[in-house]
Amino acid sequence: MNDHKPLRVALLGCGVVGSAVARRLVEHADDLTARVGVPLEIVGIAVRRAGRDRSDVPVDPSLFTTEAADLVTRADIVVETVGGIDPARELLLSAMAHGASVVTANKALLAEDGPTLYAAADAAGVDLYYEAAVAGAIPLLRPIRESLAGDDVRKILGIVNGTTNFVLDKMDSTGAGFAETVAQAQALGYAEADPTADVEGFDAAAKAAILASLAFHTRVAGRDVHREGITEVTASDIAAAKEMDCVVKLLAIAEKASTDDGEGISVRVHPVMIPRSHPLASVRDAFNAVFVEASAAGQLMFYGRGAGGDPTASAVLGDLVAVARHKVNGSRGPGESAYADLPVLDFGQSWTRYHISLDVEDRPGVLAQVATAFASHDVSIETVRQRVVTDPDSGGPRAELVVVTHRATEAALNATVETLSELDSVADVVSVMRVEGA
Ligand SMILES: NC(=O)C1=CN([C@@H]2O[C@H](COP(=O)(O)OP(=O)(O)OC[C@H]3O[C@@H](n4cnc5c(N)ncnc54)[C@H](O)[C@@H]3O)[C@@H](O)[C@H]2O)C=CC1
Ligand SMILES: N[C@@H](CC=O)C(=O)O
Ligand code: NA
Repeated sequence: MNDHKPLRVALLGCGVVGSAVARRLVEHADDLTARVGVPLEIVGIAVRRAGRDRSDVPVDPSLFTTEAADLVTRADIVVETVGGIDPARELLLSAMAHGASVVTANKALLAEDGPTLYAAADAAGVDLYYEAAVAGAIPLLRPIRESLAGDDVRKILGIVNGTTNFVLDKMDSTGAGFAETVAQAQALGYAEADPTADVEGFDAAAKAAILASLAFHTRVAGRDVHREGITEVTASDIAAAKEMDCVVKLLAIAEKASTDDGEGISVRVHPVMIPRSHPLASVRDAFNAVFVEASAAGQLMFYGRGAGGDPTASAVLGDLVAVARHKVNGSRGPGESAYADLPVLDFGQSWTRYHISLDVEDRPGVLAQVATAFASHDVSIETVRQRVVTDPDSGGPRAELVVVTHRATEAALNATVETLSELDSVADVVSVMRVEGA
């Protein structure tokens, strides 16, 4: 490649992330040129609507276009920050077919159809980079994909959604309400265009799928991930966690597990209780943190801003420099690695500890019945706490029982809950929360 010929960069989308990328591309142009070896020239910014005031983005206004399909055919590198599946997918496939390398922040698309994108990148001999798609600014995917390529990753455990961490943190620390904190997260640019993707766990599930695919050299899609969001987390769950000196966090968990049929992987996203002394408990606001455990490296921890325009732009621009360097020297980064092809285990086979709150009668023999229900499904009890309360209807005594178990499978726990619900002495299984990190 001619040393002085600029690389043509097309930006798709100019929202929270896209506008931050454009601004930094312009403001740091000289440094970026020095790092890449040639200038990065913005040849267009695809937007959905023409004519909006975009004076916060310091580029020639004639660069804004609504013709994304045309723009991607005349670029060396396409940076996608539109989000969603289509038209992002068609645009990126077309970009690659026309020889452009791609940088994207779009976890939803990668978790939906990553293999198609990888195949297109291979066919065209171009790069597909997406560091921003998981845990925003935190360098996480490249360490897993490259630095740990010689190790055996066993487990990933992390807070990968800034919006839900922000909401849970505010509910825990200030007692703020759910809707009000979601609105704040939207205003701060953390939430997805539709915040349901955050609060229902879809965003974290997409990220868990991407992490598991890279870590375990296996194709995992968002739809393979067991997903529960935070909409069912109540103020009393948070209070119960506080009583145990724990906090509630939405975690993405991906781990290798042995079964009778051999090795498989468990990938799941759900709220958990973790002790306040655990490093993940002190992850506040919209920050993310991810533990990676590998057989030789041991435990690694990655921490930083997982959402927001500038932090995400940092990861996008890091990828942009990487793929631009490859264009300059005629090389490519790593493609898809899915050779291990491990089975994704049923959620019922996943294995953790549980905190169960029960509303029971306060009379002799009840504790024994409850203990028998656990034992009948081979779920071992670690602690039991009982508090006598007054029944608001009868004025008589009732008991709140809190049982914490040792590790058991989801299937065994569900069967236990079913048996408990059938006991006359158990008025209600008030809540079941998984416990990690203790
Ligand atoms: N906001 C954040 O903290 C993070 C966002 N991401 C990802 O980055 C991507 C963008 O997110 P945000 O910037 O937050 O969203 P946003 O909603 O602020 O920006 C998306 C922009 O794309 C535009 N757009 C939609 N359809 C278009 C089309 N067909 N052609 C051109 N433009 C179109 C929209 O008008 C909007 O301005 C998403 O994939 C998101 O998941 C990733 C990490 C963090
Ligand atoms: N909506 C996401 C943005 C980053 O991926 C989040 O809240 O983490
Ligand atoms: Na990242």
